[in-house]
Amino acid sequence: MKKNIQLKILDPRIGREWPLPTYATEGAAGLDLRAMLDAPLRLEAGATTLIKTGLAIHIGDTTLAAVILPRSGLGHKHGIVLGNLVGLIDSDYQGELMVSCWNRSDTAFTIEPGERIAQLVFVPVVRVDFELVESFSTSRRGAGGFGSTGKH
Ligand SMILES: O=c1ccn([C@H]2C[C@H](O)[C@@H](COP(=O)(O)OP(=O)(O)OP(=O)(O)O)O2)c(=O)[nH]1
Ligand SMILES: [Mg+2]
Repeated sequence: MKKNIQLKILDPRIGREWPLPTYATEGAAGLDLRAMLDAPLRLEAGATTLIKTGLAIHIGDTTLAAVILPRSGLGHKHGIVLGNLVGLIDSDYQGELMVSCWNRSDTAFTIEPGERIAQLVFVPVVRVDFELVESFSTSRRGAGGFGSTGKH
């Protein structure tokens, strides 16, 4: 299933020096987001910085959201993950997509202008109404959690 999403280019280098986000393969779920930096940025060990993507989207459909996720290679090999672990893009957000980059490694890492730093995945959303009750009809699990089903 494909859906049209409104997109604004905020940094003119996108579409000129770097392409619009696209799915890299037929089955890709994520669209890579690029660091719209003016110069290479050295991210010290343990440091976090907010990076512009040069893009804004307006999802405009309450049954959809987008999440920003780390790229596996950067995260695993270089410790470049997200300062908020996962970024959630609300369907009514119209500002620039921002990526909180966290260098969780013990070595500095330099992010280059245009580098693909994270990925954007659109996800379905169910919004709910709460129905206030005094008690639940008992389930097999009940209130047991946090390992209550044992280890094996
Ligand atoms: O990695 C992210 C996370 C969020 N956002 C934008 C889109 C999102 O819709 C908005 C608000 O995010 P969130 O609700 O997670 O942050 P908050 O701290 O609760 O801020 P707010 O009070 O604006 O909701 O910020 C980004 O651009 N990148
Ligand atoms: Mg919020």
